[in-house]
Amino acid sequence: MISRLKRSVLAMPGSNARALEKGKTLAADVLMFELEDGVAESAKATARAQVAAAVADGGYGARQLVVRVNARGSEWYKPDIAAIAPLGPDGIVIPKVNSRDEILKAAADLVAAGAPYKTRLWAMIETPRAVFDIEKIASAADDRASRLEVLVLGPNDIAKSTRARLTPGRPALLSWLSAGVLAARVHNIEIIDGIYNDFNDLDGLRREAAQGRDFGFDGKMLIHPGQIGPVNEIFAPSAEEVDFARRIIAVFDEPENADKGVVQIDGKMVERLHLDIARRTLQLVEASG
Ligand SMILES: CC(C)(COP(=O)(O)OP(=O)(O)OC[C@H]1O[C@@H](n2cnc3c(N)ncnc32)[C@H](O)[C@@H]1OP(=O)(O)O)[C@@H](O)C(=O)NCCC(=O)NCCSC(=O)C[C@H](O)C(=O)O
Ligand SMILES: [Mg+2]
Repeated sequence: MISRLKRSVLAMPGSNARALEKGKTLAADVLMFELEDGVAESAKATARAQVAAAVADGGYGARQLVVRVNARGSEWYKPDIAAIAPLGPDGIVIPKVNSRDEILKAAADLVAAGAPYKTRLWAMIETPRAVFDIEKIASAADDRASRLEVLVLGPNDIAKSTRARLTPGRPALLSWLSAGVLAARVHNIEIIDGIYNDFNDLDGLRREAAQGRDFGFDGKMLIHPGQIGPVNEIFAPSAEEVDFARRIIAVFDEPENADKGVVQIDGKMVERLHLDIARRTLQLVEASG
């Protein structure tokens, strides 16, 4: 089964009241209220109060609401968790996670703060240690108490801390991207690709989003409303993919193929594993309306 779609995860600084309001009208699958690096130190308290009010008041319809708190160990983490966790957002995003143990401690922090069970943990992978140990971090999800549901890549922090450059096609990041997808699949959680900074360059965004989709990511983190439409489209199956999926299902439904493990459609070999993929394609279509 497909859990709720996370094609587009839009960050909005908690200090920007206009953005928080605008989120109610935007077609992002997930709104990520930002308290960390997108908020100046002098605005941390205001941002926390505005985000708490937004989560408590609601009005965001079916959009999933997650809150990125400040890093564990920072002076703002505890007040962030105390203010946000009891309100029961869909997720709390922990930035700059370095270990599995940190996830388990953050989950215990949520319980201590009175977060309802539905509030899941998202972990940002954005340090050299996290990139290196991504499978160990993802393995926290094997412990249900961890609440770990999603990994999110943070390319800006990765670039800062590794000195890698974010160039077109992301050659410096490719092995890290695929390691992340493998870790997520091994531990049955979702993984979201990182942001594309040049928000006016929609062609570049499309290329990078398609690359992330083709690597197996479940969606992309965004910074600007203009990025939502292209990314929702790229992470939804194309009309051709949907048509082919329907044909695969129809062919395997035919009585003469009931005992066949493999058939051909348009000169392509199709096995029953492709039937599973086809069913998932249609579930994605249904989930995206
Ligand atoms: C990047 C921005 C600062 C640009 O803002 P602005 O100059 O206001 O852009 P526009 O004039 O084009 O905005 C047009 C309207 O859209 C609204 N808007 C803009 N951005 C958002 C948003 N993110 N959410 C909701 N609404 C938004 C503007 O208010 C305008 O509205 P209106 O006046 O009604 O027409 C800005 O886009 C921005 O702040 N983006 C998010 C930045 C952020 O949250 N950063 C932290 C997350 S990034 C990250 O996680 C990096 C990661 O950790 C890593 O290491 O890689
Ligand atoms: Mg970051």
